[in-house]
Amino acid sequence: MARAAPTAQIEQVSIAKFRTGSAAERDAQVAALRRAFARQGMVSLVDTGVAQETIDETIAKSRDFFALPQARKEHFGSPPGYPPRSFGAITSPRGKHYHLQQQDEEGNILNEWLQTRNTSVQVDWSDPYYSCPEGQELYSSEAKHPEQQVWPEEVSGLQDAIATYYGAMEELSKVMYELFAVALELEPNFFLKLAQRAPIWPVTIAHYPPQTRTPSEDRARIQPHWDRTLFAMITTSDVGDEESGGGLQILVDSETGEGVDGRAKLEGRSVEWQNVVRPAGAYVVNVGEMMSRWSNGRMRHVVHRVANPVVNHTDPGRVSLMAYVLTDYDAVVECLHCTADGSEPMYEPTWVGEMMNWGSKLSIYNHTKQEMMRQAQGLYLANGTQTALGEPTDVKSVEASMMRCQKDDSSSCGLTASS
Ligand SMILES: O=C(O)CCC(=O)C(=O)O
Ligand SMILES: [Fe+2]
Repeated sequence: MARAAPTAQIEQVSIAKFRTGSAAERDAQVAALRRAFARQGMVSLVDTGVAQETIDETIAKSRDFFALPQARKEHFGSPPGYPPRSFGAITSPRGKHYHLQQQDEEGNILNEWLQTRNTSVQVDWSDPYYSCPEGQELYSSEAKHPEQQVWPEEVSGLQDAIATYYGAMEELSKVMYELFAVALELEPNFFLKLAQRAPIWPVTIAHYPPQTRTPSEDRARIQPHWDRTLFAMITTSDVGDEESGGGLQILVDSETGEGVDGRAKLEGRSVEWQNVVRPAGAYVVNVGEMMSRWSNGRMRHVVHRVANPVVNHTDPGRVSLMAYVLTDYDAVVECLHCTADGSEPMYEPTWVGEMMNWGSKLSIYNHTKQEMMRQAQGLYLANGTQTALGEPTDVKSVEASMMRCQKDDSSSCGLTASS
């Protein structure tokens, strides 16, 4: 797995310059963000104002949590009966849950998650936004799930560290909402106005242990995918993941550096995985499909993965802190500029809650159908193996078989879903 991959050229955006720089500096950050997301789908974010101690403390406490015995971690798993939603399951506004994400064929853990949503925003459970059936599926109340308020006493300070980190991400997300809105030539508070309630989005803490054997080809720390969210802000324990081969990579056209998916190979383009090298203290930000939909492709989501590292590499395993930012669940997601400029919408209108729903009417976000859609996009083969990115993938025929599948009992499709 540890072939040396080239390093991606990623634009840098300074939050300090956007917030307090001169007009020219502010414009330059907006232009860099717009250019990067039109072309490739990722930026690195510097001068964020997030204290390094806050990041370090969250990573240290998370490592202590992931070092607990497996049975103890699973004690904090999601109880049965949770609505099937993205991010594994729904977490109460000050809760968390553990999720075993990927193992090798011998049962060694490749990727495990602690999902957290530790916000201080108060939830008024009598407000229909929270109490209506849709709301109940995206917010689980403390009364219904008191176990989510119980944190492992062996890891003292975990809850506080995560609450502080979550607060820092809520603050940073507000600046990012504005930066994206300005880059899309919208009112600066366009996204912020749509994010007034207790957030439904998690900070997902991923742990990728060091590996002592090479997993089979079809298993990686995380397989090729793109995120469905508005945007993700990620920082990790390790700068220099490229040395272990076990860090974040994006899929690009090797000649132009443009972000692509598995279909590019079919168009005769040469594609390659490139390492994302994050400057110390920086974040990487990628947009998810929600932003592609809202911007009608002006900002594009990028296909990415975390490959397996060199066996017995000396790093202590990778921890990544991923804030998967969304707006409130009731926000409508549709092309923002199509009426004004007459361009053709690329996607059907939807809403945020629907995109987070594993039973979604949108095929790609339906648990049963997602694997088929990924195959159609050249990301997986039928057996779940990662494609060689040269495999002929007939998108139309996969879509047609999905239509057939939809008419039948979906359980007969026999596909297992991934993350
Ligand atoms: O750990 C990382 O750097 C990214 C993982 C990722 O892309 C995901 O879990 O969505
Ligand atoms: Fe991702």
